[in-house]
Amino acid sequence: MAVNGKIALVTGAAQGLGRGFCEILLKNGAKVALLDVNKEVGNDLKASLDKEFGPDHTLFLTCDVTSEDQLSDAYQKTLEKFGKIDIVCNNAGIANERDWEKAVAVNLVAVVRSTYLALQHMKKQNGGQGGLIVNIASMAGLGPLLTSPVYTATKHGVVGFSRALAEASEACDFGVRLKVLCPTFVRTAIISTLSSEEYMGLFSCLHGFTEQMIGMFGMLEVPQVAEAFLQLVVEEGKNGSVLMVTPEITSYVEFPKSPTDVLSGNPSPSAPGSSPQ
Ligand SMILES: NC(=O)c1ccc[n+]([C@@H]2O[C@H](COP(=O)([O-])OP(=O)(O)OC[C@H]3O[C@@H](n4cnc5c(N)ncnc54)[C@H](O)[C@@H]3O)[C@@H](O)[C@H]2O)c1
Ligand SMILES: CCCCC[C@H](O)CC\C=C/C=C/C=C/[C@@H](O)[C@@H](O)CCCC(=O)O
Repeated sequence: MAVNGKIALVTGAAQGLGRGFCEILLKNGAKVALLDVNKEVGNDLKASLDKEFGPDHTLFLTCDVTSEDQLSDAYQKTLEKFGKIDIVCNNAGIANERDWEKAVAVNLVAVVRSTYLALQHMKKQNGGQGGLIVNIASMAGLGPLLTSPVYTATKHGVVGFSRALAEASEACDFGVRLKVLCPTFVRTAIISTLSSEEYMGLFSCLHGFTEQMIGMFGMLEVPQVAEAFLQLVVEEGKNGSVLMVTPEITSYVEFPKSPTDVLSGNPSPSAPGSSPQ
């Protein structure tokens, strides 16, 4: 999808990866609705972007994505301001193994809710022009991050949900594509939670493993991930694709065609009478 002239909505836009995604979209000619729960940082970003891109290219909306009303209202205000939404990036996310229900609410429930709101406004059956939804997962959406079991669950959920909905959208001819971004560690504020007792709960004793994992999988800078995000946005087709980003390589993930393809080489026979006729 060409970015120039498009309207994007980004959650968790005030800092970190969300800010990087907004800036690269603006540099490529899009207008962006910036949604974030952090009003102060969000307003500071809006002021900074106004200086660089002009006041009419962005709209900052204070929005807690875990609030159905606030999220729905933010979509409505975006449509009132810009008239349409072509691209949605569900980026807002946290790490909190102590308050794991909050992590599930932000990282998964809100991503599902925002994806469905995007679909409601984009799909052709509702008079929409179609569009693209990019959900931000993580490498922890492709394999277990032992320090963060619930974070891992939410990111696996984002990958699975997005891939299934991409197939459903194609089958229903909604005209909406879905893609997933899976970066390894990125130098943002969330990294500090990895060694914080307050957030890591039961697993703060494992912070030594975090250093090992960072050593194993690398640490990216926000602009590197923003470039990968732009690649996902501009590449036509590839509905349901999952892009992994590491310091060494940015590559699409190949999933097995069927879950049974992952069976080990010597599966035990099924219980008697249970094998398919
Ligand atoms: N930093 C990494 O190592 C890394 C790697 C892979 C994936 N990710 C994912 O990237 C996304 C962005 O993370 P980041 O590293 O930029 O973190 P960050 O903490 O720097 O930024 C997260 C942003 O989301 C906002 N946010 C948090 N809860 C919110 C809520 N309820 N409603 C609205 N906004 C909310 C925060 O205010 C903040 O601006 C997350 O989904 C994260 O899981 C991060
Ligand atoms: C938890 C909050 C901090 C954000 C974390 C980011 O989302 C980035 C996660 C980055 C990497 C995750 C790697 C997961 C690896 C596991 O799947 C496993 O493969 C590691 C096995 C290591 C080994 O070979 O021993």
